[in-house]
Amino acid sequence: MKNTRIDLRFYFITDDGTSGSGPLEQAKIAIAAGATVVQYRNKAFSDPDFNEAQAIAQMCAIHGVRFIVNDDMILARALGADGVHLGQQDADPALARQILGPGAVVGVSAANLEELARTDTAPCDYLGTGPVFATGTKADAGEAIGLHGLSEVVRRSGLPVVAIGGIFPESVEACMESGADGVAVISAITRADDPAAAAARFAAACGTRPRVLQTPWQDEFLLIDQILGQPGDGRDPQGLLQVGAGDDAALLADIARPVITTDTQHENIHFRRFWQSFFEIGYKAAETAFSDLAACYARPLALFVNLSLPATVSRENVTEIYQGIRKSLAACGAVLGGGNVSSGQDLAIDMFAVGSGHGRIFPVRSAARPGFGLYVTGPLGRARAGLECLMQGDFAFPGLVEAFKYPMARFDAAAVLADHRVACVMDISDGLAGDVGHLAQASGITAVLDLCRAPADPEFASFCEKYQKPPADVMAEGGEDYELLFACPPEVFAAIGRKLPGAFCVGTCRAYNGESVRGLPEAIESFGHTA
Ligand SMILES: Cc1ncc(COP(=O)(O)OP(=O)(O)O)c(N)n1
Ligand SMILES: Cc1nc(C(=O)O)sc1CCOP(=O)(O)O
Ligand SMILES: [Mg+2]
Repeated sequence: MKNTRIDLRFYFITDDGTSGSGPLEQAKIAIAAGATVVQYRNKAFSDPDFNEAQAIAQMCAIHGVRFIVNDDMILARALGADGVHLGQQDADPALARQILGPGAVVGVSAANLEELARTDTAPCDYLGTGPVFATGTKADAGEAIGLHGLSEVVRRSGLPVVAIGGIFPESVEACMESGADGVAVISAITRADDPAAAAARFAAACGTRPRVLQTPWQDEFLLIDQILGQPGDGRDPQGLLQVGAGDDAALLADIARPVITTDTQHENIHFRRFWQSFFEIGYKAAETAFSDLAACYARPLALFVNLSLPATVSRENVTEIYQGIRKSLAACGAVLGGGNVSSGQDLAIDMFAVGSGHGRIFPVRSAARPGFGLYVTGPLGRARAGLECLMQGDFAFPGLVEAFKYPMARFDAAAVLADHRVACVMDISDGLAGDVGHLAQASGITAVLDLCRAPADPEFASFCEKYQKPPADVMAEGGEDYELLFACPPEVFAAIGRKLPGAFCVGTCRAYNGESVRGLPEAIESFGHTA
C-alpha cells in the first residue's frame, strides 16, 4: 500500500549551503511555522552528521511532520525516516520501495514531460517538479519550467506534485492554482533575513498552522516521576524517601553519619554515544558516583540525578539512561531520590549520591604513613584497554570492553577494608599514576610504585602484546577501573589479602624525599578528564 494522502502543502528542505543556522535549527523553524514535510538534504553527508539528522527525525516524529531523506534510502532506513526523495540520477524508485517497504514515502523528481515519461512512477507517492522558477540553490538544476511546465506535469502525472525551485510565499498561490499539491522551499526561508518570519509567511500561504515546539523530552517529567519511585511502591524498602519525587525537594528519613558526594559526566569527555548505549551511559554514571561512597565506607542510600539534554536526545534515550541508572541502584540497594531535567548544549549527567557512613571510621587520603604498603583491590588498566578497543573498533577483547562499560563500585572490598580498620583509601577514577600522587601529597609521603607484582591477566596481557604497550604503562595510566587504592601496614594487608583475592601490592610508602611519586613508568600521564 502506498501513501496516497501525504500532506505536501509546505515541504521544507534543509539547506547545506548556507553559513546561517544548521539543518536542525532550520528544521525547527520550519516545523514551528507549520511545515508538513521536512526533507533532509545534505550533499556532503558524513558519519558525524548522523546525530543531527537523527535529531531532525525525532523533531519531525514528535510534531507529526513527515521526514524524508534526499537521495539516500539506506540513510533513510537508518534514521527511521518516513521516506526518501530520488532524482533522475538517483536510485530506482522500485528499489527504494523494496528496501523501505510498502508504508514508506517514495518521492521522485521529474522536471518535464520527457522525464516523466521515462520515470517509473508506479512505486512513487509524489513527484517533485521544477525548477519552476530560477534557483541559485541547486547548481545543476535545469532551465526554469514556469507555471505552464508545472501544470503540464500535473496534468499528466496522476500523482500529487510538489512545485520546487525559486519559490517564495508570493508564488505559492500560483503554484497551487497550476495544480501543485504543495511547494518545496529552501533558500526563501534559510537565507531570509528573518527565517522564522519567512517560514510563517509560507505557512500562511500554504494554509498550514504554526506549532508550539516541543523538545524531545518535554513530557519526560511525567516519566521521571514514574521511575523515581514513590514511598511505599516497593522500590524504597528502607523507607528513606519520606517525601520523594514530585515535590520541590525530597524529605529523607534520618541518616546516621550522612555522607554526600557529587559527580558529573559529560558527553565526549566521560562518554561517547558512539561507543556506549544510553543504558550503559546511565549505569556507569551512577556507579561512578557510588564508587566515591564505597571509597568512604559509606552505605549507599539515594541518588539524585540532573540531566542536561540536547535536542539530539529523545524520550526513549532518556528512558534508557534511567534504566541504566536503575541497574546500578539495584546492584547496591539505593533509591532514586529525585532529579531535574533541563535542555543543554551537550548531554550531561550530574549526580548527587547520599550514603550513611561507617560507625567508627571515615577513611581519608591523608592517612598513609612511611612503612605502609600501597595496595589496590583489583586489576588496573582493563578499563583503559577496553576504551582503546572501542576507539580502534577491535572486538577481540570483550572482557576489557566490559570493564570499561560496566565498572562496579567496590562496596564489597570496602567492607573488608573497614573491618580491618584501613584508614587511607581512595577510588581510582583518573588512573593510578594521578591518584597515587593525590594520596601521597595528602599524606606527605613519597609513594614508590612497583607494578611488577600485578596478578596475571591473560586478556589484558594479550591486549598489551597486540598493541605493543608495556602493561605497567597501561596499569599506571589507565583510568576508570574504579578499584580502591589503599595504604596500610603490610601485616594488615596479609590478613586482608586472604579475603580479597584480587587485591595486590602496587608499591610502598616512604618518608617524603622531595618527590610525591617515584617508580612511575616513563612518559606516563594520568588519564585525565580535563582535556
Ligand atoms: C521535493 C523535491 N523535489 C525535487 C528534488 C530534487 O531532487 P534531485 O533532482 O535528485 O536533486 P537533488 O535535490 O538531489 O540535488 C528534491 N530534492 N526534492
Ligand atoms: C533541490 C532542488 N531541486 C530542484 C529541482 O528543480 O528539482 S530546484 C532545487 C532547489 C530549491 O531551492 P530553492 O527553494 O532555494 O530555490
Ligand atoms: Mg537527488
